Amino acid sequence: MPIQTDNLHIHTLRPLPSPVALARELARDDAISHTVADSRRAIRAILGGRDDRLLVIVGPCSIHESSAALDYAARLAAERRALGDRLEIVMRVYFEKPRTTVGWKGLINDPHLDGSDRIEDGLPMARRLLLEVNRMGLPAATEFLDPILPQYFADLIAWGAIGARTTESQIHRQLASGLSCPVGFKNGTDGGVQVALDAIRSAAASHSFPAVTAQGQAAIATTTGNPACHVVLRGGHHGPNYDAAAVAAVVAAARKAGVEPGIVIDASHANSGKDPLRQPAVLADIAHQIRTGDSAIRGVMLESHLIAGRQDQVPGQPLTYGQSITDGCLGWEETRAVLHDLADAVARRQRAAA
Ligand SMILES: O=C[C@H](O)[C@H](O)COP(=O)(O)O
Ligand SMILES: C=C(OP(=O)(O)O)C(=O)O
Repeated sequence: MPIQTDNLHIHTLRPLPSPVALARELARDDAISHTVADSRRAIRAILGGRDDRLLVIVGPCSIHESSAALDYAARLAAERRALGDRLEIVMRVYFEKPRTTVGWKGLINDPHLDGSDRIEDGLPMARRLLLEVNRMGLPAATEFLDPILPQYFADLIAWGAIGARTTESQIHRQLASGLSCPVGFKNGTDGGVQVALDAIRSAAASHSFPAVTAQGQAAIATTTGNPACHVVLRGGHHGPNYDAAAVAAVVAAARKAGVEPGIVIDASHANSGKDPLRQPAVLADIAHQIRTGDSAIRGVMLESHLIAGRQDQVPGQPLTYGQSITDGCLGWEETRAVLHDLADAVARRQRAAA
């Protein structure tokens, strides 16, 4: 008997449809392509200081029910239209969750929320939702975690994040180097910003690495490098990094590293001590910095849903509609108030610069 030395821990391997097959079944039209391309252009201009508005990436920590996400998107699309002269609002449409240890990994991985892990169902659900959100004229942001999955939906994403747990990963830096959208690198979970600055320099360079084609074939991708990458400050184990002193230190470190110092600040995660209700106080501090003339802050992120807080999944019990099952979120009315305060701060900065 030959000794088996491989696949000792593989339970099953199931085929997935190719990215091109899914894109044909769920195709984007011209209006959707415009929403994606126009927002990417606007975000690049904001990050480069050529557009004086503020990028606002706002939405649920994770998507677990498409209907609630679409209700949320309809409300947010109305705010995007109303505040468009001051804010470039992009919805967080996050399908992949990086876990500290184990836990639900998001709608693509486990779309039925029951551990069945039917990725073959999750991918069309994700793509369909992105089409619907973009169809409302609302661009979408997401975290890229798996290196294969972008082929299935990256054409519908205006802004991408590489998370705090993966910013230092060469695989994710290579991935960012080939993405068509601007990409924000979070600082590390320990609060270290240098890994994000290193990531920006790495992602701006050309890389060759194994990938899959749109037809699903293993291939070697060679990228041109992505010039539209920036830091996202999200705090760390030692505390927050959203205040003026922290921002000034990051601007100085960016300049020293030869990196464009356009910064996005995440009001959630370690910047709010994981208490979603502290986000308005964090954002009020950021709005104050903007009002008093800070120009390095080009964007903010907040975690928000229809209903404030979070809930655990309890087998046999229905979930509360529109409430997060991962990190806690700000509720809709509080979110709306924060958006208007940020718009007011940007108007002040615009007037001062005129
Ligand atoms: O944003 C989401 C969470 O902070 C991230 O996925 C880590 O979650 P966990 O620490 O609960 O696993
Ligand atoms: C996981 C996230 O953030 P971070 O990588 O900063 O923990 C997130 O934004 O969903």
